[in-house]
Amino acid sequence: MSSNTNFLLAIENLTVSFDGFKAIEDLNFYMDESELRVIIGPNGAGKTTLLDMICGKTRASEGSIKFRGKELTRMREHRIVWEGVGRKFQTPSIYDELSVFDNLEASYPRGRSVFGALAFKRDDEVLRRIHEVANEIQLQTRLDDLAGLLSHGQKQWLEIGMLLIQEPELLMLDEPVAGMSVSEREETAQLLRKIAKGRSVIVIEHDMEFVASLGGKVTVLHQGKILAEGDMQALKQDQRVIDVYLGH
Ligand SMILES: Nc1ncnc2c1ncn2[C@@H]1O[C@H](COP(=O)(O)OP(=O)(O)OP(=O)(O)O)[C@@H](O)[C@H]1O
Repeated sequence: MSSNTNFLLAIENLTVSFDGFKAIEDLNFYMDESELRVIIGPNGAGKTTLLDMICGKTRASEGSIKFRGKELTRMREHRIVWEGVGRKFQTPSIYDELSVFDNLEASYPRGRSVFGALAFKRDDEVLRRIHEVANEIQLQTRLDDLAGLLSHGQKQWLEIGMLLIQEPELLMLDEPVAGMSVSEREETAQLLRKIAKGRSVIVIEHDMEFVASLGGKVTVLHQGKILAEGDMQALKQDQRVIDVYLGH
């Protein structure tokens, strides 16, 4: 077993059993800083379960998940968020009846500076950060609008913004472009490539055109194990990947 701590994320010999069924089995997975990684694979391959385990929602039966050298497998979910791991689920969890600004403000991590004397400075910092993130997710002109009025794609971006405002070092997204229009997909690919310049991003995705447009390294999961890893061009030629996934 390697104990390399240079990786941002090092997962080793990870296994989880549900009543004897191994959804993830003896899995090794490594990620560098500022890496954009896509996970693909057939239904039931274990993709969502893997993200659930990284964020502490599902507990490992065996193995290790090290983030910046710290073991996550026994850490509580909110501590894992604190350590810098952000997760976006498939269904948006924004507040439709609040403005875009208020949604972003509500996600700003509080309690980092606890001194009253710093309150004014902190408010300034919150404002600065909200505008910076709104710019990044292209909602800078929609800050005063109710989130419920946004398009489906914009709601997904707002939710990404609500994670970005917490400055995670690892951002995990489960099928971020499901239900989006073609132009929204293209814009999301651009957004994710930009985001991954300063932090690492894991994306689970079934839309192969979108995966190719992201341009990152791709991991193929199959029956709880890694079947192949590489760029999309190489994987398209890999007969094992064609047999279990791409050929279907
Ligand atoms: N809490 C659970 N209890 C029992 N079985 C589970 C649980 N969570 C996941 N599984 C099973 O583990 C397997 C992997 O599921 P998972 O959702 O991780 O697959 P996936 O690759 O994300 O699939 P999809 O592409 O359909 O979302 C499936 O067979 C699923 O039924």
